[in-house]
Formats: sequence, structure tokens, C-alpha cells
Amino acid sequence: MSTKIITTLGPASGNPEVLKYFKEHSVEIARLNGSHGIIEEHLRIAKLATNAGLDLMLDLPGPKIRLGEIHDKLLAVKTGEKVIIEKEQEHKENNLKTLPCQFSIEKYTKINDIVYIDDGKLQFRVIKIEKNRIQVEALNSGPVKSHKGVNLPYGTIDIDFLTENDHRLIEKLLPIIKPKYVATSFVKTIDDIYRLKTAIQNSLHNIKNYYPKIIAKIEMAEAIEPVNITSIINECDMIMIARGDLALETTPVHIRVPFIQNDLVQRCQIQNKPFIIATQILESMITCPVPTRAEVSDLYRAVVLDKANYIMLSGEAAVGQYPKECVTIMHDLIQYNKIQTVHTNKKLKTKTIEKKITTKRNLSKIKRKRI
Ligand SMILES: Nc1ncnc2c1ncn2[C@@H]1O[C@H](COP(=O)(O)OP(=O)(O)O)[C@@H](O)[C@H]1O
Ligand SMILES: C=C(OP(=O)(O)O)C(=O)O
Repeated sequence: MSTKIITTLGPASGNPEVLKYFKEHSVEIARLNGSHGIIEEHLRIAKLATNAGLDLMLDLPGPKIRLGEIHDKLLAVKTGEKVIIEKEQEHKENNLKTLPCQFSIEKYTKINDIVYIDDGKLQFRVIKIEKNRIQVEALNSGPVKSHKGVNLPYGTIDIDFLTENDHRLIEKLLPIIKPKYVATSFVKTIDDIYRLKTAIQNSLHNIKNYYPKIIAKIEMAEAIEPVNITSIINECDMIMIARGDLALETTPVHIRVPFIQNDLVQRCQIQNKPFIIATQILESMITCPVPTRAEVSDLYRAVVLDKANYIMLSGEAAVGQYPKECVTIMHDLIQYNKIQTVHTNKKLKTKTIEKKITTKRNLSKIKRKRI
């Protein structure tokens, strides 16, 4: 089976014309990211995606630390600027810029730790720790947006696996849209998968003949420990190599992803489990109509070398300027690979036939000589 595409839906792709294009160009699954958007909007987009003939994936946020709602959706920070990160319900007046956070993070940090925001695009150093808030210094400049992820690779996070938000989505959205897949974030052990399955069963107790396939997103250091990963792969229906968080949750940060990807691909193949390669495959195409050479090489690795069952578009399809162009690049590479494979197989076949013929000829020569 050739690789198929998953597209994350959002303002850039939640309309019938784009969804029709997706369906005609190797997209099989539409992903609703439960971390963004309101339930009513997910319901609307889910209906459009189903009408376009796409399968649905509901991606549950899990215990991922995220920023809360930022006033005016965006806050600009400058290198060297001091900023407060505080639990959103515990706001205390101060004269520094303040980033609301969905969880209290002071207990997971130490002075001088680095806090990564928005898949690591922004980095801050911890300079002061107080109850419900930390003070940090920006190590680079940039815009900070609402609901972006916060990663603390040096802290041990003990937030409960299924959050209030997960339960809300499982109870309010799941029974209505009945997605073919439910993806679950920040899985650490097989017990997390059992807990998710129980919560889903409870929510579907009145619904017969429907149960979603479970996708475990691998993005935590604990999940890839040998003692956990084999059983997680075994217990779920599909694995997502969620490289965005994985790059920041494993140390040394940023550089381990390709090594872990290699290991996870092999494990999934040995355990005969379908897998998704996700995140930043065509990141630069959020704002540019063509990919970088490095991105095409990453895509080649996922499709041709790793033979991923699915490759996933996130921001590129949800909020990017070129969602159709991204899908076209992926679709074209998938098709080109198919043609190349047929061509190589044909060449191989011809070579084998030639070899056979040559061997026969040689045989008859030998026979003739003997006579
Ligand atoms: N339904 C949505 N509504 C608005 N914005 C969205 C939606 N889905 C995704 N996005 C935006 O696209 C970005 C990239 O998508 P994704 O990788 O799925 O998110 P994240 O990494 O934050 O979980 C998000 O950070 C968010 O800004
Ligand atoms: C797919 C991922 O998860 P999310 O979009 O929830 O950050 C990821 O971290 O790569």
C-alpha cells in the first residue's frame, strides 16, 4: 500500500473546495486538533470533511502544557526581555509582560532551566520561581501566540494523563462525529492507553457498532524506553511519531528525532503496526509556495525509505497560506515514487530474464562443447 496523507484542518482548509482537492490528491484522513478551535467549529469542519469523503481523526491534547488565551492573540517579546509565565487563573498585577499558562509550571522548573515555547521557536531562561508563576528572560525575539505548546525537557511533569479538556472532547465531540481514529498525546505507558479506552467506552455506552481506532502519539522520553514502547505499540492501532514535541522532550534537544524515528519505524515494522510520520515535513510552506530541498529530503525519507503508512501536515494545512500546494508536493512525490518503483521492478525483471537467458545460452554452449 502506498503512503497516504493526513491533513490537520483549521481556518486554511475548513472549506469544501480545499477538502475536495485534498481527497483527490492522496489525503485519506482529516485531523481535528482538540488543542485549538471550539467544539462548534470542530463539528462544522468534521461534517465538511466527512462529506468530502475523508476519514476523521480526533487528536486529544492530553497533559501537554500550553499557553492560555493571550490578549489580542499575540504578544511580541524581545531578546533579553523579562517576562512572567503564570497559571492563567492566578493572575497577579505586575509591570512585566505576562504569558498565561494552562498549568502551574513552577514546580517543574529550576533556576537557569530553559523553557521552550511554540515547538522551541522561542526560548526563555528561568530567573525567578514563585507560587503559580515563574519569571524568565527571553533568549530570542518573536511573537508568542495563544495556546502554543510549552516544553520543559529538564523537568519531570506529573500532570494527570486525561485532562478535563480531554474528557470534555471525549464526551461532547466523540459520540457526535464518531471519528475513525482517536489520537492521544503525551502517552508514557500502556496504562495511559487503557485509561483512554475506558474513558471512550464510558462515553459510548449508548452507541452500538462503533469504536474508534486508537493512535498513540510518541513524543515523551518515557514512552520510548524499551520497557514501555513495545507494549504501547502492541496495545494501540497506529503510532504517530510526533516529532514536534519529541524534539524537545528528549535530550539533547533537537538532534535526537531522526535517530528515534529510525528506531520507531523499525519497531513498528517488526510489530506490524501502521505508523504516521508527523510534523514540520513542509513547515516552510506555511508562508512560501515551494518547499526547501531539506524538506523534500525529509519527505523522501518518510515515503521512500521509511515507507510510512501516513505522512501528516499540521500548521501547513491548518493555518498556512498554501495548503493545496503542500498536498500537491506530497502527492506528486508519492506518485513519482510509485512510477520509479514500477520502473525499477521492470528493470530488475528484465535483468533476471536476461540472466536466465544468458545462463541457458551458456548451458547450451557447454553442452555443445561436451558433444
Ligand atoms: N482548528 C484550528 N483553529 C485554529 N488554529 C489551528 C487549528 N488547528 C491548528 N491550528 C494552528 O496551527 C498550528 C499548528 O497545528 P498543530 O501542529 O496541529 O498544533 P500544535 O502543535 O499547537 O498542537 C497550531 O499551533 C495553531 O496555531
Ligand atoms: C503532532 C504533534 O502533536 P501536537 O500537534 O499536538 O503538538 C507533535 O508534537 O509533533
